[in-house]
Amino acid sequence: MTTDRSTLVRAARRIVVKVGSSSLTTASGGIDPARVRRLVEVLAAARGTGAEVVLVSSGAIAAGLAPLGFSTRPRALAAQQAAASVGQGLLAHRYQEEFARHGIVTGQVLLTLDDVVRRAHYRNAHQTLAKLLELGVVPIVNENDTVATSEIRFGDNDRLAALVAHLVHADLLVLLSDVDGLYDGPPSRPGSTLLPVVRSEDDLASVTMGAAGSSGIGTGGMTTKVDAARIATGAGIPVVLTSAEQGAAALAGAEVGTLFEATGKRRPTRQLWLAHATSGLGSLTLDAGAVRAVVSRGASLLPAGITSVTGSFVAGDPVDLLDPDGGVVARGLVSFDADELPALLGRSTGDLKESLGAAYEREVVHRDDLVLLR
Ligand SMILES: Nc1ncnc2c1ncn2[C@@H]1O[C@H](COP(=O)(O)OP(=O)(O)O)[C@@H](O)[C@H]1O
Ligand SMILES: N[C@@H](CCC(=O)OP(=O)(O)O)C(=O)O
Repeated sequence: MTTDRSTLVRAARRIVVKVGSSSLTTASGGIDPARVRRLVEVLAAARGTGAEVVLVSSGAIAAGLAPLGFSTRPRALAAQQAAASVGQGLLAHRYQEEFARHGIVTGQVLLTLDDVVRRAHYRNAHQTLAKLLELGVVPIVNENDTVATSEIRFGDNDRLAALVAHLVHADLLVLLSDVDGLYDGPPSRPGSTLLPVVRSEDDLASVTMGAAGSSGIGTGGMTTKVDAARIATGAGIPVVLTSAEQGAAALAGAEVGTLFEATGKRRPTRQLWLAHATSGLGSLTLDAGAVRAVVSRGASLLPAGITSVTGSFVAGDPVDLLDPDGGVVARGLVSFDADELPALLGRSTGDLKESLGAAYEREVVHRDDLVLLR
């Protein structure tokens, strides 16, 4: 069945729009005020139709380069954090002034990975964003780059935007980049053609994805955008990917760029994150009975079914659950530190409660914090 783009976009009452660094800044670093102005005009027009808008904006690091005298994006994390610290303020100020011209108030929301993975933080982020929208504010979201270290980073705003779309129960995610859609190969390669619609994973089988564009400003390239589209569509949210120049047309429902049709249904955000955006910091090998319990019966993982532990992690970290042959069957948030587990393996919860106390009766990975990967 062909989706009527115009109907789909016009019906979307809550829209998350993500814009990449390369669409906001000059190649030499620094915000391009004219591009910010055009983007804000497009978003204000969408608001004018009654839609609520959440903007996920990259560009903090790029915006901080010129003021710090950096000619290119630094590789060192500390320098990136410093650039983000300088650039985020400039970016937020630019947006605030531009939206104010349309009588719209903006609110800055800087998220870290924990804000979508940890239950209490997730609730917080959800409530803040819901309240901002209720008050008619346009939330402007970015990763909190200044405090995020490499272990606890989203690393790219495409996936962050997909998780935010899920967090705010958006009807549509629009990814604006410096390329006008998904091509079957890097657009610089002669003969590459645009895919107007992606309906399922099969449509991606013949696509070759290259790295970020030649500007040296963007980070993820097409891979992170397609990953973001997978996360969002798998959670029931359609995605339009196009260029910032075509943003107005895309939000008016024109057939521009690439539409990724929704494939799945809404799932808990932590499960989306576990499945798509993180990797295990360690692994737990399960015996055959525990694999059956977790995979077929949807049970929590108890100490009795674990035969070995590797890696260095603390309670709350993601770990991979392996079958006896080493294949990954699931990923989950573990509720013990790595060094606590060896003493518990193979023992029943009753035995652990009796010898170590009631705190040791708990599951190693609770079923709500677990996602199957096959
Ligand atoms: N198959 C493809 N289709 C479209 N663009 C691609 C493809 N493979 C690689 N790219 C590149 O991805 C770039 C967009 O990624 P990136 O620079 O990270 O953008 P942004 O800053 O918007 O996040 C495009 O400029 C394009 O050159
Ligand atoms: N959070 C970073 C952006 C990271 C990122 O994903 O950048 P991009 O590929 O341009 O969307 C920043 O504001 O500089």
